[in-house]
Amino acid sequence: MIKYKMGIMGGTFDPIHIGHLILAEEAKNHFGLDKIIFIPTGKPPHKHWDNVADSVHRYEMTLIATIDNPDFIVSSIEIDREGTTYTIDTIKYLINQYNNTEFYFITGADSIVEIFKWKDTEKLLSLCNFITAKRAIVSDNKLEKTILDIEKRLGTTIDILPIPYIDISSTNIRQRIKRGKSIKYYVQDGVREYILKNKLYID
Ligand SMILES: Nc1ncnc2c1ncn2[C@@H]1O[C@H](COP(=O)(O)OP(=O)(O)OP(=O)(O)O)[C@@H](O)[C@H]1O
Ligand SMILES: O=C(O)c1ccc[n+]([C@@H]2O[C@H](COP(=O)([O-])O)[C@@H](O)[C@H]2O)c1
Repeated sequence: MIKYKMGIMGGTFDPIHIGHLILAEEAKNHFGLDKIIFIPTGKPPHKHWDNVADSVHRYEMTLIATIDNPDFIVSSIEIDREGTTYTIDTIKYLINQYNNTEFYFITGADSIVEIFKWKDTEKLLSLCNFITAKRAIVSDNKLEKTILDIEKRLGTTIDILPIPYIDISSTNIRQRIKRGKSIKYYVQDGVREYILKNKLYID
């Protein structure tokens, strides 16, 4: 039976930038994924939520950034969920919703090197494939060590997506806005307009 291949791009998206979009598009092409679901985070365990833009803004910006790509879908499942949001719950939910579907969770290296701190890591990696891209903020050595550790401890492989480093982060974009610098081309035009209109990240 032919399986449907669904990519999942989970992120805080504060704001969503071209790094996220290139990562999702490249993962889709390289692994032959049918669609990518972008899932803005609710309240995952590892961030200080007082410093993060409201979920409605992050969701809206994600919609704006992906609207021109028919293979990109945006889901509000995590921002609608009460309490702390864990990826394991999201994956279990999606498995129930979609029959005959294989899931691929798309990440950057900074997420993978923290994976043993996630909830139910072993179960999560048994339910879902993980794809990662190298990032300048994580040494290749550290990433390779983590992947070897995952293979040794859990018998699972993490696939590295062969794309160039994209040295852009939401942190860097927020800092640029605070300093009055341009973010043109760092984010989609519609996202930039949304940020300006809603006066996000200026203080
Ligand atoms: N430039 C990039 N290259 C590769 N992966 C990326 C890049 N930017 C983000 N990601 C990955 O996308 C996912 C969601 O990232 P997130 O929304 O936290 O963006 P971020 O730029 O890392 O944000 P912040 O700077 O606020 O931590 C994470 O798995 C992250 O590693
Ligand atoms: O489930 C967990 O324990 C968990 C811990 C840390 C991060 N995550 C997920 O990892 C994805 C990337 O997170 P972030 O903070 O880098 O945007 C996002 O979908 C988070 O929900 C998940």
